[in-house]
Amino acid sequence: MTGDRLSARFAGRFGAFLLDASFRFPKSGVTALFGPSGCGKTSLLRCFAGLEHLPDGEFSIDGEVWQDGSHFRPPHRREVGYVFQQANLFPHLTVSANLRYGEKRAKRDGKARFDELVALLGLSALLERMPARLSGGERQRVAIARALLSQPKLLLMDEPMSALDIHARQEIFPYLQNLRQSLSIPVLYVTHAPDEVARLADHLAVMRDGRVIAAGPTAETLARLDLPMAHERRAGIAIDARIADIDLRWQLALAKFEGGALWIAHTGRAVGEPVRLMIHARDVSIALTENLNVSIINRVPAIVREIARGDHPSVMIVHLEIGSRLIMARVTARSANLLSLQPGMAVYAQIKSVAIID
Ligand SMILES: Nc1ncnc2c1ncn2[C@@H]1O[C@H](COP(=O)(O)OP(=O)(O)OP(=O)(O)O)[C@@H](O)[C@H]1O
Repeated sequence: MTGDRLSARFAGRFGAFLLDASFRFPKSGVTALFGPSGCGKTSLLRCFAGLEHLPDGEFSIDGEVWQDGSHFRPPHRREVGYVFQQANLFPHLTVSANLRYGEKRAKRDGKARFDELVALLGLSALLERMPARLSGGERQRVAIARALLSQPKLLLMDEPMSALDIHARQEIFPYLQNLRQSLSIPVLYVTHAPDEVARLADHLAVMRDGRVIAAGPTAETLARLDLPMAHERRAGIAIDARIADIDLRWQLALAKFEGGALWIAHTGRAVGEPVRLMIHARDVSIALTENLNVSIINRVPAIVREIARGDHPSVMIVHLEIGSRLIMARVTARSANLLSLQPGMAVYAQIKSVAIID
């Protein structure tokens, strides 16, 4: 463990499957563990919780050794919160009693946090309900609050949205985004949904075949052309910006970041408020000069940084630098050739659509 990072390593076999995962992640904020089905994400979480004991492992947190060559702290002695795909609430207890159960597990006095977490996860109107009368999204919000009331040093979330339908997912996102901003502990969040990574994760660890093949800040890691995510159809990059100006006549807001700015739809945010944007590679095209005869309003000067083959021979993925940020453009190999795109070239990025994700 050094500075503001934690480091973890777990290696060993689960039957025929070999886990050999080693990575570092920030002491606070959400780290997404992202990878295809069967790559070992759940097995890795279970190692953190102490539910699996691989012979070769090292993890310490807050001055406590949870595992090393000579120690193994059993699960009940690890202050860890675990949220599963399905909220496993006690069916015979009200929401309030389920939450109080979590609170009782806290080693420190958790009373102060009850009201705060109930407010943060929007549970005040649900406290007297039985779990059977909650929607899937509401159940998950209760499960998250219950896990946090035990005052964990580490929160593990295993695909908490995967059992929810699209409406419930949309409903729960804002709560998770609020949580992300207010938690001071590390969260390991397992997912194979790229939109969850872009919306919720500050940090990203990419898994393949039992190994962590890359780990780093989300935007940088999502953009890495040597990793498969950059080549997916839905590939995109999230940018944290702040509202700098509002054009009431056209109902637009100018979102500024270091060295650049983009117009987005005005959604009521005031000047100075933060906003997280998503730019999909498929919505970005490249022009050699500023083209004033197009309907696209975001035409911004950019520098070509890197060009790589896409997931099909007809496609190229181009990294463009706008100010201090990288975005990706998905263009045809033919256009890349026609425009003679080369690293270092000054071009214009034409961004057809910018999604507001937080
Ligand atoms: N106790 C076990 N004994 C044998 N094999 C196991 C055991 N636990 C996990 N595995 C295998 O290890 C591999 C990784 O499983 P794991 O559930 O960790 O993957 P995952 O990335 O979480 O997948 P998913 O996204 O589908 O949940 C799988 O092939 C699984 O069958």
